Amino acid sequence: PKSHIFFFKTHKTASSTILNILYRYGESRNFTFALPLNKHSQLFYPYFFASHFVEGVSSRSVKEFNIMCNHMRFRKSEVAKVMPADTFYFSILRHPVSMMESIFIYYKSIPAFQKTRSLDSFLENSWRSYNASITNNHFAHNALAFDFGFDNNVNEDAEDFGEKARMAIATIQKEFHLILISEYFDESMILLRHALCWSLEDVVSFKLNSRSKQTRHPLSANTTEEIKRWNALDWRIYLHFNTTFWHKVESQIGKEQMKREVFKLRELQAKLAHTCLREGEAVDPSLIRNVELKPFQSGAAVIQGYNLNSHIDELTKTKCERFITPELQYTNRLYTRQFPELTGNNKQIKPRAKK
Ligand SMILES: Nc1ncnc2c1ncn2[C@@H]1O[C@H](COP(=O)(O)OS(=O)(=O)O)[C@@H](OP(=O)(O)O)[C@H]1O
Repeated sequence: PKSHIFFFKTHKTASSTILNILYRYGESRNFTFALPLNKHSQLFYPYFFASHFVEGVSSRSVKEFNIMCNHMRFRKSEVAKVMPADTFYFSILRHPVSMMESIFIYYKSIPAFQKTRSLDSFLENSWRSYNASITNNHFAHNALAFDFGFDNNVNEDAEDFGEKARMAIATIQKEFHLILISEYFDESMILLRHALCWSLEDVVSFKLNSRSKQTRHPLSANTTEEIKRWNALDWRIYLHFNTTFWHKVESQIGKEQMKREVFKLRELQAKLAHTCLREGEAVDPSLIRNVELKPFQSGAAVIQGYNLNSHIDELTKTKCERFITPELQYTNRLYTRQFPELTGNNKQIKPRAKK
C-alpha cells in the first residue's frame, strides 16, 4: 500500500469526505500529516502554497511526512519540497454547475454574492459587475481553476481561451496521478483504492459537509447554461477529466468489476450506518446532540452532521466517532497528537473559523 499521499483538496467537491478517509487511515497507522502551521485549519488558502506553511518544515522537527490533504492554492514545486519523491498525487472535481450552486450558498457572504438575491441575478450582471480584485471573490469565478493555481479570470470568447484551457488540462494531467469525480463518488473510491493498494474497508465513509435540503436550490436549464459559460475554464477541465476517469475505469478495473465493488462498498456503508448512526443518516445541525461533532456552518448553508447510536460499546463508539468527526475538529486532534509540545494544556483547543 502507498504511504506517501498528497490529496489536493478542492472546494465543495466532497473533499471533506475524502479528507476524513485519509485522516482515519493515517491516524490508525500512526502516519505523520503535513498539517497547517500554528494550528490553522488550512494551508493559508487563498495564498499560493509555500512549503513553510506546514508545521515542522521550518523547524525541521519532522523527518518525513506521509499525508498532506488540507485546503491550499496548489503549487506543485512547493508541495514537492515537503512530500517524498514517490508521493501519489490525486484530487477531485465536481460538475461546475452543481459546484457553483453549492458555492453560492456556502460562500453567500463573499462580496460578489452578498447583495445578490439569487444565482440568476448574479449571473445576469456578472460579466459587467464582477470585481475580481476583491478578496474572496475568486470563489465566484472558475473556482476550480483558481484552486489549481491558474488564472481564473478568463473569458470563453477571448482569443487565447482555448490555449489557456489546454495548458491548464495538460498541467493537471502532468502533475496528478489520478483525478476523481464527485458525481461518481463510489466509483472514485474504487479507483482510488486500487491506485493506493488499499482494501475496500479503507474507503468506506459517510457523506460529510452535506447541505440540508432547505438550502439547496434547483436550477433552470437557462441558469445551467449560463454557469457553463461563466465558468468555461472549469467546464473544460471537468469535461476532460470526466472522460479520462471513465477510460481509467475501463482500462484498470473493467465495468463489471467496478459494479461489483461499488455494490460491496455500498453494502459495507449501509451496515456501518446501521451500527453507528442514531438516525441512520445525516441530520440538521440543530439536531446534533454532541456539540463537539457539529460541523462548521457557513454563509446561507445549513451543513448537516450525525448523531451516534447510544447503545454501542466503547471500541465501536471510537471507530464510529472518527467517521463523523468534522474536518476542523479532526485536524485539531491530529495536530495535538502530532505536536504535543506546541499545544500545552493551558491552550484552549477549539475549532477556528474556516473560511
Ligand atoms: N460521498 C459524497 N458523494 C457526493 N457528494 C458528496 C459526498 N460527500 C460530500 N458531498 C458533497 O460535497 C459538498 C461538500 O464539499 P467539500 O467537503 O469539498 O466542501 S468544503 O470545500 O470542504 O467546504 C457538499 O455538497 P452540497 O451539499 O451540494 O453543498 C456535499 O453534499
